[in-house]
Amino acid sequence: MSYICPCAEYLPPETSSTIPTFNVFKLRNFFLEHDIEFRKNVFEALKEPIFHLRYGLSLEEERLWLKKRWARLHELGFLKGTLTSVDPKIRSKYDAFFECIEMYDHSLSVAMGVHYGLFGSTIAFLGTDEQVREWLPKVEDCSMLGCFALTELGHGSNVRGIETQARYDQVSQEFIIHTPCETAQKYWIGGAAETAHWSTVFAQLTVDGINYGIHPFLVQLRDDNGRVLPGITIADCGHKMGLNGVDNGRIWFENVRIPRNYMLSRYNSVSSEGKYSSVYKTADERFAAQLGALTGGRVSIALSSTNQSKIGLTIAIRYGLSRRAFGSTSEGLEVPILNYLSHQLRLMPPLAATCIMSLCANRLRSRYRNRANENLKELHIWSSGFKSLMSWQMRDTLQECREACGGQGYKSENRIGIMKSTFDVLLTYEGDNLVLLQQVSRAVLSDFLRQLKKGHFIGSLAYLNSKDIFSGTLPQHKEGCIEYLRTIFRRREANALATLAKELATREHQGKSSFDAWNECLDLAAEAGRAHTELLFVDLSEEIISSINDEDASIGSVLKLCQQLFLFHLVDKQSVFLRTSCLSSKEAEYCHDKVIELCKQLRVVALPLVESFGIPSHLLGPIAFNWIAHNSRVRL
Ligand SMILES: Cc1cc2nc3c(=O)[nH]c(=O)nc-3n(C[C@H](O)[C@H](O)[C@H](O)COP(=O)(O)OP(=O)(O)OC[C@H]3O[C@@H](n4cnc5c(N)ncnc54)[C@H](O)[C@@H]3O)c2cc1C
Repeated sequence: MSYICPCAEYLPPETSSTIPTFNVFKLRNFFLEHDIEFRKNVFEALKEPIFHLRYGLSLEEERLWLKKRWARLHELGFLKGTLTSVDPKIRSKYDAFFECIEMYDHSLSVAMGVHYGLFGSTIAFLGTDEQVREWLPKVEDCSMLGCFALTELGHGSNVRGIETQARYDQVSQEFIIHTPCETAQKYWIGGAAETAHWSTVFAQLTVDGINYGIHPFLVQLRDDNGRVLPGITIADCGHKMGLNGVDNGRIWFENVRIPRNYMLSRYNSVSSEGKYSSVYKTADERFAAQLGALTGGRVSIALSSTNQSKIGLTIAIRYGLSRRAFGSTSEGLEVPILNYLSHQLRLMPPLAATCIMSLCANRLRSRYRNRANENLKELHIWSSGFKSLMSWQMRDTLQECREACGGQGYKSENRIGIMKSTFDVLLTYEGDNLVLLQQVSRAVLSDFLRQLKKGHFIGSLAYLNSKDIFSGTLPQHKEGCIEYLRTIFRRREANALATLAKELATREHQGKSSFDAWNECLDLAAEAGRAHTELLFVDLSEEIISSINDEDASIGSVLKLCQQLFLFHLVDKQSVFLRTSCLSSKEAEYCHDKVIELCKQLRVVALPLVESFGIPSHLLGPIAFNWIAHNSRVRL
């Protein structure tokens, strides 16, 4: 008698999961932090037919849909007051809105983010009170659609090198904005190709033949009918690997004249007589202040990266619990693929990393909201390090999620593949990740050297006052205790900074310029930036988890589990810990075994954990639900 295989039926993920050991809704609020009801309203609006996700559109169609959707969101008034109000409760809705929209469609959030976030923030941060009063309400009500023109064909990461000129003409009391050569054309400018009528333009300011460095100007690009103004040439950047709803453009200026009060002059100004003044003493300080708007962008990218990972993980984990392959369970069914250790090793470490990074990104956001002059350097270190490591984590997470869903992961409607290509740009814009990590290590190294000279370390480097930081036995690892892992991560940063300092000094003694010395040590510089940021994750996550009330102990326990898996996995996957003797090979083996043990533990709560992310079902792909019914012949 031949064996007939019974048809596989769909069993929801819940069938392969146990009852949650913690309150999913409480954890959700813990992750989201604010504007819970408001977010629900935004997600609800995204159920309208106009927002139904569509795939395989032409570039023109993508842009058309984007415009319609932006107009609808504007009509719904979610962003009303978020730019112009001084009430922090209204302003916080801005972040919540963009977090929701970004989960829905990256093109839409980028197009709107360039206008409100980059164009609007530049005016808000760098404009005088009068300029802000005049222009910001028009940004908020979209009567003045704008873009942000910093990058040029010849200079992206090296912002100081941009070549666009802004020369003050005292006779007419105007600035003359000019593109002197092809490499000075503004490039990649979101919204420039079709949408924006205005732009904040960064250019080298010259007054009376003296160059004062980069300054921001407001320039009108198009008239009320959308026609490009004389002296300005605009071209489209063309089709991209993602984000095709956004009309990125290139801009050339041919001696375009703008009034004197179109220079954004909160910190630096040129009087009608052509006298330059600045509140900053040095050119370096001036430069850093001009680029302040980019810090907010990095904070958003850090948050967004964890949110996109949450979507990918929710889809892949739900699918992993309902997709069965090979073997047989006690009920005679095939085994859910998430029960395979290899699948757990693929998805549980990113799940743990995403939970911990999400908590750290929330902390970064509150630091940013409460920023003061004294903590701007720290904010730069945090935002640059977090943006880099969180967006890289997102890239790796989405890749694992895509593969974990097999062929279904490759289908556009299941979202992960599309997200991979559209969010990839987070690694590049608002600062290339590797370049940003160099900035982290430069800033931390300068603190390290200064404090070393004084013979006493403070702040995040205070642990270096302990004599046995470079050696000695590691504390015994106790379940859930951070000290073992914290010592390993501190040792690793201490080694990285000491080695970088030593190698730079050796090269400078050999007569090499500091530029050459630094470039010969870029492997160490990237490592020091990573080491510092990962140690920040250790300390911040511990601070957050240990402050959870006793009544929420079950939430504390699940986050503790995530923290341990995240950190053990970081040690396990990076050879630097072993190479620089932060631990012995026996201890490295212990860390590897812990990863396996913790993955199995996290598998048990994986479903409630992704439920706590609160991603609405209409933003998950069909494979997160009954994928058999979805693909049924009756639906053809
Ligand atoms: C889709 C998209 C939208 C954008 N939107 C805008 C916008 O609206 N407005 C705007 O002004 N800009 C925008 N940008 C530009 C973006 O900010 C830049 O692309 C980014 O800053 C990187 O600059 P670059 O492309 O010139 O790369 P480059 O600076 O040329 O970098 C290329 C490579 O060189 C490496 N590198 C560079 N310098 C160093 C160094 N010192 N040491 C070691 N390695 C180095 C980098 O790591 C990178 O891998 C956008 C870009 C894209 C792709």
